[in-house]
Amino acid sequence: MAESNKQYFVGTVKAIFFENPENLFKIFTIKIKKTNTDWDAGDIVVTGSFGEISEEEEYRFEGHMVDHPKYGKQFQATSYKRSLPSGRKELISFFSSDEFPGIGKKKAEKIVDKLGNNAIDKILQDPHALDFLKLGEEKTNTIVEQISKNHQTEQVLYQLNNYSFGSTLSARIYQKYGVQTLEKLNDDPYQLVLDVKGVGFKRADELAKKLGITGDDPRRIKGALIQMVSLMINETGDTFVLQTELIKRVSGVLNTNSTPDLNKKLLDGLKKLVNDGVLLVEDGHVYDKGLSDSEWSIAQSLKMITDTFKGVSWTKHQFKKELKHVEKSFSVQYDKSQERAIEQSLTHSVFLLTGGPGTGKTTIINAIVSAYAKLNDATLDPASEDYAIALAAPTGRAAKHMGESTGLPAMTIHRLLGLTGTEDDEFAEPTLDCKLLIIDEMSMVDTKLFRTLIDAVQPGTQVVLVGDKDQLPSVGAGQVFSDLINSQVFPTTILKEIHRQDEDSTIIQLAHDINEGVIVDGIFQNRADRSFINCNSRNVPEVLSQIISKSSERGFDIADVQVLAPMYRGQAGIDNLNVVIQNVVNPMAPKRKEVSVGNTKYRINDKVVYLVNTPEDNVFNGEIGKIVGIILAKENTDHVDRLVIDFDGNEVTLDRKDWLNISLAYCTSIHKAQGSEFEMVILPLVNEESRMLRRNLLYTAVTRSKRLLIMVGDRQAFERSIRDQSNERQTTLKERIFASFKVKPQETVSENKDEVTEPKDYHLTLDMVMNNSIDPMIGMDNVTPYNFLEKNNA
Ligand SMILES: Nc1ncnc2c1ncn2[C@@H]1O[C@H](COP(=O)(O)OP(=O)(O)OP(=O)(O)O)[C@@H](O)[C@H]1O
Repeated sequence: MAESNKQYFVGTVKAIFFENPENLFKIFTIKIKKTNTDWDAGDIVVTGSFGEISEEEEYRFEGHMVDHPKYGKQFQATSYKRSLPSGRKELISFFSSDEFPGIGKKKAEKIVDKLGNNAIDKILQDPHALDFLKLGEEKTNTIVEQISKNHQTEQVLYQLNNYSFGSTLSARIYQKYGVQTLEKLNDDPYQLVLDVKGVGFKRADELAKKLGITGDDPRRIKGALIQMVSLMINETGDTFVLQTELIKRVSGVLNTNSTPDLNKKLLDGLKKLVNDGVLLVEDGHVYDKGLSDSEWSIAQSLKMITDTFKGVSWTKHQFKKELKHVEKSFSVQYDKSQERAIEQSLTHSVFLLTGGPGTGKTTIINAIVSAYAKLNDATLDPASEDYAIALAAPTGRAAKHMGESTGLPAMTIHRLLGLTGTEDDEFAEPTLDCKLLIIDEMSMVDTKLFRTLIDAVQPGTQVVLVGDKDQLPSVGAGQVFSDLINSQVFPTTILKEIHRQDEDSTIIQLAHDINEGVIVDGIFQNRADRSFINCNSRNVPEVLSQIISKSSERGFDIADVQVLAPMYRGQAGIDNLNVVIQNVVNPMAPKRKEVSVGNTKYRINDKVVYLVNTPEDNVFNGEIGKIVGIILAKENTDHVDRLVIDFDGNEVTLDRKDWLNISLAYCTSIHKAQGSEFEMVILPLVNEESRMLRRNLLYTAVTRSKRLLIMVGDRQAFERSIRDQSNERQTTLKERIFASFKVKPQETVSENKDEVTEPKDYHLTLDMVMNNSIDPMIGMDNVTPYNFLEKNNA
């Protein structure tokens, strides 16, 4: 086992004082028997990922000494092996022990005589090695199994380590395949690409090479095809890839130009994957089967919901009357399209509502819920057994907003469905027991999540989907909301009239202009609630530092100030800006606690964002919180570093192993900010990011701002964003809907025609804004963006 230059310890495990079942990480002490290190201070602490480790057993650990800043010297094991009984005497007592009933001293001696001092290894390698004892198949098998059971996990992990998988990946692989791991990897290392998160083609390919699988081996071709489909879908957000493009890119990855008939072999590989139900090929499109199934399933579920809806029991007259009551109770008079939206949502099984900021989507959700309850004599008491309204949104923030505005329980879609975000393909499909389902921020819902949601809806339910179709599409594949709208199969209202005027906001108008592709002169002029600072990417960090320090001098809480950027890399990228801002608002000082993960440092009061979904802690991807406590390992009995984070009143404690689930959040990506709003948004855009700059990106960023917007960067970068419309994603959801509803694209439901309400006094409003001499103090408590920019604005 040992490479002679590796450091090792042989010793008996005394006490295991930390175990994480998720990744098999353990910390324990051993009583040393032998080592090639210069450690002479008695028992040593060993850390690493191990399968079964038993106290009082002897093991050999290989790895290296580390000097932990808090715990001092310890041994980080990269591989380990149970010490096997070696000499003749130990082996005989091992085999004749109670562990192996049926083998007495005599038989044990026979085994050692026949197989020698490495009898155990021989039995592990060849299960027939004990046949000569003629114990009968059953007994022999029991003995072999017993020996294997004790040694397999460590053997597998040891071998995975030899294959250069780190401890986390090794643990994931072992958790997937168990004791069959090595067999599986030998059969087809590329299966890892499909089965284990975090293993891509390149990784599997390195392993394959070690196992002698190279060139145009069909397994290699298969692995490359699967990985490339998933890579291309991730890159584009499309739900399929073009077969020609796929073949071209896979040929490049395989790098086997000399292979004759490579194209044919690739097509054979594709066929095989189709037969195995992994991919699907149709009309020159190659689909991940799960995505293709999702598109079909969405279409069919929507059809089922539509078909099983029995209509309503109330009259138009009753509706009109009820609407008046609702208007009165909310003190609002709905405009024509809003009124129509409310009526349509209540009379149809599936209804879509889209509109830009301030057009009244939330207002309409309130009206729908209220009118629905009255007209259907349904309870609005969530505690009642009969309560049958479900309100949900894709992010925790959006769900919270929905809950606050309706006064009813609202939750994330994951929570509603009881999903953890780590489901595999075989999870039990949820069902939704409600009569009215309203989803907000629908543009963020991707194909797979929507499939799970809509498949869960039971016959007779009314579904209302609300969002802003012009925002960035979902992170995951597809553009469900705009596909549903563009199919024109479902009644839809596009709200265009802007109602939020009470704050003299020019930001909302700006957002609408951007959405129309209008580059108005005023975009770069300073207004009461927004401003623009022209600078290049090199100056962005300095400009931002100034804005941020001025804003905190003026009493702005950093929680209300959000920097949004398109990319992680670069001077004006998210990673750099986070460090820059952290040093301004929360710098290190003597005696302050600080912990680090990789290059990131965390201190109390740091603003952080959560990156995964953990429903059990009620924290979801994208939620922003503040570090309120740092508990160092030396301060607790478990010897684990911990961060305590306050997510809007919900305090969550994260052990060090979970710190990869957060990052600094002074600056976050525009994508991540979808579904959230902030008092002040600072938006740096620079020419270097040209690849990312699209209208829906800028539109999404601008619409995140509730009160103040400071744009920073290259003028051309902003102009370019407004000009460049994003390409639509390639999907076939519309086609699946047409097929399921048996309609042709041109035969769409006629009642949709008058649904698209033209903006009423849209340009008038714009003119008004442009011609008004705006008081820079309006609505801002005497604070304007200028106040933050004295130096740069001079
Ligand atoms: N018909 C109306 N008459 C008067 N005020 C209205 C009307 N409709 C909406 N409003 C008001 O306009 C403002 C924006 O409405 P609402 O919050 O519902 O829009 P929204 O589309 O949900 O916006 P956002 O997406 O930015 O949250 C609110 O203050 C709301 O009370």
